[in-house]
Amino acid sequence: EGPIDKVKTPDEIRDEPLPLLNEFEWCTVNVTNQDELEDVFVLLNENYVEDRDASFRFKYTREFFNWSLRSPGWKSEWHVGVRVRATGKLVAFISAIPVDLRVRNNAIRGVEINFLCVHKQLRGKRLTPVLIKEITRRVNKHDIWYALYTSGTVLPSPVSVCRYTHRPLNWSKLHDVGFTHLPSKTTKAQMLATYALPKEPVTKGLRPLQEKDLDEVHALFEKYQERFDLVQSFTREEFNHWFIGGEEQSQNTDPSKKVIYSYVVESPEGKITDFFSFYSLPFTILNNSVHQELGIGYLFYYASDADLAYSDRYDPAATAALKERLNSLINDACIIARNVKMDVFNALTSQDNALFLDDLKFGPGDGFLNFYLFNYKTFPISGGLTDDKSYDAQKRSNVGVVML
Ligand SMILES: Cc1c(C(=O)c2nccn2C)oc2cccc(OCCCNCc3cccnc3)c12
Repeated sequence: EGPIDKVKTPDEIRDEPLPLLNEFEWCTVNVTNQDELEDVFVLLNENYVEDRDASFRFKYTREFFNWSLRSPGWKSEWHVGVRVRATGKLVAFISAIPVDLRVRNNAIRGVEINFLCVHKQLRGKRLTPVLIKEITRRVNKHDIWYALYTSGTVLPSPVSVCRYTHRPLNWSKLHDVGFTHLPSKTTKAQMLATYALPKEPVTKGLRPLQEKDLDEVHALFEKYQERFDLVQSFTREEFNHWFIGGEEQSQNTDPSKKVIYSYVVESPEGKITDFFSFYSLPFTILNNSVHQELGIGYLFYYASDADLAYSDRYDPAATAALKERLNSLINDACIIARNVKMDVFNALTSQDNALFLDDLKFGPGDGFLNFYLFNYKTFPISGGLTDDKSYDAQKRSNVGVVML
C-alpha cells in the first residue's frame, strides 16, 4: 500500500495547460460569478450522468454547486472548463476540492474530483483524458499528488465498490415514473401501507444541528469515523461548511432550496449522542408528462455513541446497540425527507448502513458506486457488498467516505 509514482515537486510539472483542439480553449470558471455558475449549471443539467434507461438526469442546483464547489480551501483554478473559442460556450467541466483522507493508517493530503462532464455532442473526441490530465497538472502545481473519485462505471482497480439502495417515500410517484414496479399479486394499497411512515420523527431529543453544537458533534463524528479504513477527515471549518451549509445556506430562507439537512440527538443531560445528515439532489425526469422532477435525499454522514464503549464493533452487543440506534435515526431521516417533499431516500452499502437497510425497507438498486484513489495503491476495502442482494451486518463496510 502506498504512493504509486515516485515523489515529485511542483517545479517538475509543466506550467502550460495541455494542448487542445484549436476550436476549443481552456477556461477557469469563477463560480462566484453568477453567469459563469449558470454556464456550469446548464452544461450539467443538459449533459451530466443519466441512469441506464435515460429516464432521469441529475439536477444539481446552483445552491448545490455553491455548497460542493466552495468548501474550505477551494481554488477557482481547480474549476476547469473548456469553451468553444468562437462562441465562448462551455462544453466541458471538471472540478477538484482539497480533502484530508485517511486510508487505513495513512494520512493523505489529496483532492476529490467531481462533476466531470463533456457535452453530449462532443463525446468520443478524447476530451475526458485531457480534462483529467489538465486538472492533475493544476493540482500537482499545488504539491498535491493524490485524488479520490467515484464512478458508476468500472475503471481499473477500484479501492472499493458499494451498491445503490433506495427507500421509497412517495411510492405512487415512483411507480408513476417507472422507477419502481408493482410486484405481482400485490395491490397499490399494500405497497403504500408497506412504505407508510409516521407523520413526525420519533427519536427523543432529535433537533436540527446548530452552530453551538459544532465542537461536540465534530468530536463525536471524528471518533465514530475511526472504525473505517477509508475516511475523509474534517477540520472544524470544513465540518461547519459541509453540515451547516456555509453562508450560502444559512442566508437563503427558501426551505425548498436547502441542500444539506443535519440533525442531532441531545440527551436529557444536554449531551449530543448522535448526528445524521442527508443532502438534496433531485433528478430531472426526462420522459414523463405529469412529473418533471424526482425529489431525492441522499444519506450523507452520521455518527453515534451507541457502540463507542465497545472495543469491537462486531461484538454482538455492540452491533445490537448500534443497530437499534441507527434504525431509529435513519427512519427519522426518511420521515424528515418525506416531509420536505422527497420521493425516495438513497443510501449506499457503505458505513454501518447494513445495520438498518433491511429493517428500514431500503431496496437494493441496480447501480454500483466504485471508489478510486489516483496514484495510491491500497488493498481492497469492503464496500458492504454481499454476493446476493441482501445486507450482512457481520460483513458491513469499512468505507466511511461519502461522495456527492
Ligand atoms: C445515483 C444514485 C441512484 C440513482 O441512479 C437513482 N436514484 C433514484 C433513481 N435513480 C435512477 O441511486 C443511488 C443510491 C445511492 C447512491 C447514489 O449515488 C451516490 C452519489 C452519486 N455520486 C456521483 C455519481 C454520479 C453519477 C454516477 N455515479 C456517481 C445513487
